[in-house]
Amino acid sequence: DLSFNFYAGSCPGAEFIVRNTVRSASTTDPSILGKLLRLIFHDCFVQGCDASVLIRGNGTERSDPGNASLGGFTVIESAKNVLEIFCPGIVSCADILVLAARDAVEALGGPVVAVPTGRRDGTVSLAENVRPNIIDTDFTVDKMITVFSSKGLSVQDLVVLSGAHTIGAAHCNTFNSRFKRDPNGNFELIDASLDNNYAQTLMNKCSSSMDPTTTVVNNDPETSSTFDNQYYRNLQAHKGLFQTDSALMEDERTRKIVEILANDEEIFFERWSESFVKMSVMGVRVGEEGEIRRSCSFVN
Ligand code: HEM
Ligand SMILES: [Ca+2]
Ligand SMILES: [Ca+2]
Repeated sequence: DLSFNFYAGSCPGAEFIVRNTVRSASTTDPSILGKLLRLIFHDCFVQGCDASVLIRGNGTERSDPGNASLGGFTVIESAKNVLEIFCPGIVSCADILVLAARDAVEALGGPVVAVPTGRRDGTVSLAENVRPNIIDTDFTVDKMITVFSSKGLSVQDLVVLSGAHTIGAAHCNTFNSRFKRDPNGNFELIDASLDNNYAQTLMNKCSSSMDPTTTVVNNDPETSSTFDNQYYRNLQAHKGLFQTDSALMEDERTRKIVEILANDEEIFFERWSESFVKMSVMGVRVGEEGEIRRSCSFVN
């Protein structure tokens, strides 16, 4: 089973080594922190938190277009390399992923979350499992709730975990259908749930001369490098970047929770810790199940 400090006897430095690897990678490339947090969402929602998202090769999750903009793989791999020197064959890639996401939040001023460890690595990774399990930006609140509840996650978990969008960045093609430039070159708002001025700013940042699949914009226009509750205040100001962010304000069930989190960062941090742990233990393999991968990119 999972337990807190699972590696205390077998690899006492495990959590420290992951934390150090995340810290030093982020000093050279701060954008790594958002990528590490997103990675755990895409791992845990597809086949549980089993590091299936890391496997390279034809037809794996990583090869699916829905996962094309994921990053942070090299950080996980380099933590693994250090761990294989100190404790060969002991620490799973699934645990490294969870620990790295936890550490990314802490590095940006968010809560320090104690997470249980002892996950084993899965041996299956299929591209076809990505799209049915990952939420797309055109989903309704109903559809999001359905996906979350199929994973044992509540409406509150949906709103709280969406708070991850308080950090990081997104490519223009994930939100630029919410506005457009008319034939005269003038701005036109398509999605009325988006603030007009904010939408114009976004349109200018995503100008047609730039490739929408490479240009990125901050998820949180106010404090993109701080893990805080600003995301919820942005939602109240109609500055949610994705349609799915704005949608949380349109539905009574989710709006009530947004209001609470927008008003009190301490409550957000407490709820975040609970929801993050809940997500991080979804569908885990334990005991003799799965394996401890030698390289996070390939099954043994
Ligand atoms: C609820 C449904 C969700 C939707 C529709 C969604 C959608 C997206 C999209 C489209 C992006 C931009 C990707 C890109 O263009 O590179 C993004 C970024 C991000 N998402 Fe989500 N997401 C959701 C939930 C979550 C959850 C649960 C987490 C983690 C707990 C998360 C963490 C992140 C982070 C940290 C980024 C920034 C990545 C970076 O900086 O590279 N998201 N999300
Ligand atoms: Ca997985
Ligand atoms: Ca923020």
